[in-house]
Amino acid sequence: MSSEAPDGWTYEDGGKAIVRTFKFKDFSEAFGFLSRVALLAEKVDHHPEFTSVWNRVDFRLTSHDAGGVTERDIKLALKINALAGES
Ligand SMILES: C[C@H](O)[C@H](O)[C@H]1CNC2=NC(N)=NC(=O)C2=N1
Repeated sequence: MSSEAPDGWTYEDGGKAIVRTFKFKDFSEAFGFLSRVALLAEKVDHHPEFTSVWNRVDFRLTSHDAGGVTERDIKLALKINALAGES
């Protein structure tokens, strides 16, 4: 059984990943946010899967080596929330 996901994130694939969608005013805001997440991902050497359509960014976090969600995914999700202006 998976533990509770960070605010706004939900488990999918039977607990193998956590996902969250962020929406912004426009493409520029969405892409700026995505760029900040990319720099953060490089810094912590943990990289989200993502898709983006105009003002929307969808993230999926999983640890490939572990084949599921680990502490690294939970920590990155919390940092992404913080970048989005959440505590
Ligand atoms: C060697 C390096 O730590 C690994 O390849 C990292 C890189 N980024 C990663 N990102 C994610 N999301 N999952 C991983 O398992 C992962 N592994």
